[in-house]
Amino acid sequence: MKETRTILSTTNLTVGYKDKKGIKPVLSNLNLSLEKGKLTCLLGTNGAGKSTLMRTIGGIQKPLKGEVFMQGKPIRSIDAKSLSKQLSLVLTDRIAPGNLTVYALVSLGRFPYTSWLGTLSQKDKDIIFMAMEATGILEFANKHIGELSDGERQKVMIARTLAQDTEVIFLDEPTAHLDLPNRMEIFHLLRALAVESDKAILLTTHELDMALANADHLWLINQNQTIDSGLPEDLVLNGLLEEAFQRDQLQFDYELGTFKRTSNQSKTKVRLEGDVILKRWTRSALERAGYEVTPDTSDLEIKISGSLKAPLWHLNHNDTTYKTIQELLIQLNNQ
Ligand SMILES: Nc1ncnc2c1ncn2[C@@H]1O[C@H](COP(=O)(O)OP(=O)(O)OP(=O)(O)O)[C@@H](O)[C@H]1O
Repeated sequence: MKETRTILSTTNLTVGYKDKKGIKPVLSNLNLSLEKGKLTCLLGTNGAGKSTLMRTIGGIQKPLKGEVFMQGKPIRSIDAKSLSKQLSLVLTDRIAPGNLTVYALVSLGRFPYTSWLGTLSQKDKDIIFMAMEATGILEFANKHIGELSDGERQKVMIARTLAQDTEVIFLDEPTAHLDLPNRMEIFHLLRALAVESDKAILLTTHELDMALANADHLWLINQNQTIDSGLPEDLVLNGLLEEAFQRDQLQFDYELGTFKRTSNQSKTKVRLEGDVILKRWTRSALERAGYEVTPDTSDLEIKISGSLKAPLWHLNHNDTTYKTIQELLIQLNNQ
């Protein structure tokens, strides 16, 4: 029999809030499964319910309806200590105490495994060291959390989760305060951890490009307060990604893999010919300047020649060649 890769699942799950005024469902009828060895990204607009869902399947918020299963067992039936050996959760709204050192905070990840005295064994210490090494925070092991930048603190929180060494890891916006190289590093690290250590990692993010490039699987919150799940590329090609973020004057560019603003104003059409990369960046500048790039024959045509490092743009209107896109745009604006 084929081994099931699902480690966490939900059946008819509805998540949301309840108060004196009544019930407020945020996401309904969710039948999801999270697989081992995969990095899953949870995407959705602001307020769509990402944190609410993460808290609910992490066992710290009660579902309004339905059930969450961990290794086939209802999560509500698992005691807190056992659950903390199976699942770790990094929430952005949990601010780490500033007076702890980095090492002390990462060590807290070992709490499910230590005795009530909290004494760390050599194995605990080795795991703490590996978690700090993997996240690149060894150099500030003795600093206090309060002395760190937001990005550094983010890495410390991830290291604490790694030290907890659970099969399931949830992270709410783990790259929120990070610059581009660090964002790429964290996504790479989390994916490697999922694949190499066979963990199921779920993270929320607003970074569409990072999610599309790195996620094995997406959970995409749609406009019907439910979730579409699948391979990122499938959700792009079947239009569900565009639908989930649908707004007036916003359109998904299927070639560039990003959203762009549209307008109803009629635009001058222009046809581009030449190297794929040079066309891509020329198109980007032309569209920002209000032109519509078309594959059809057009009155206005630009031929791009030369090499990537020394490109040339040739404009059919005046039979002149330009060395930069800026020069080309100045000429087009003056026509
Ligand atoms: N404690 C609460 N009580 C009642 N409603 C809440 C509570 N917390 C959040 N909500 C509401 O639940 C909905 C989902 O919120 P949630 O924080 O889960 O969204 P999110 O997708 O994580 O948003 P963001 O991308 O802005 O972080 C929102 O409408 C929000 O106003």
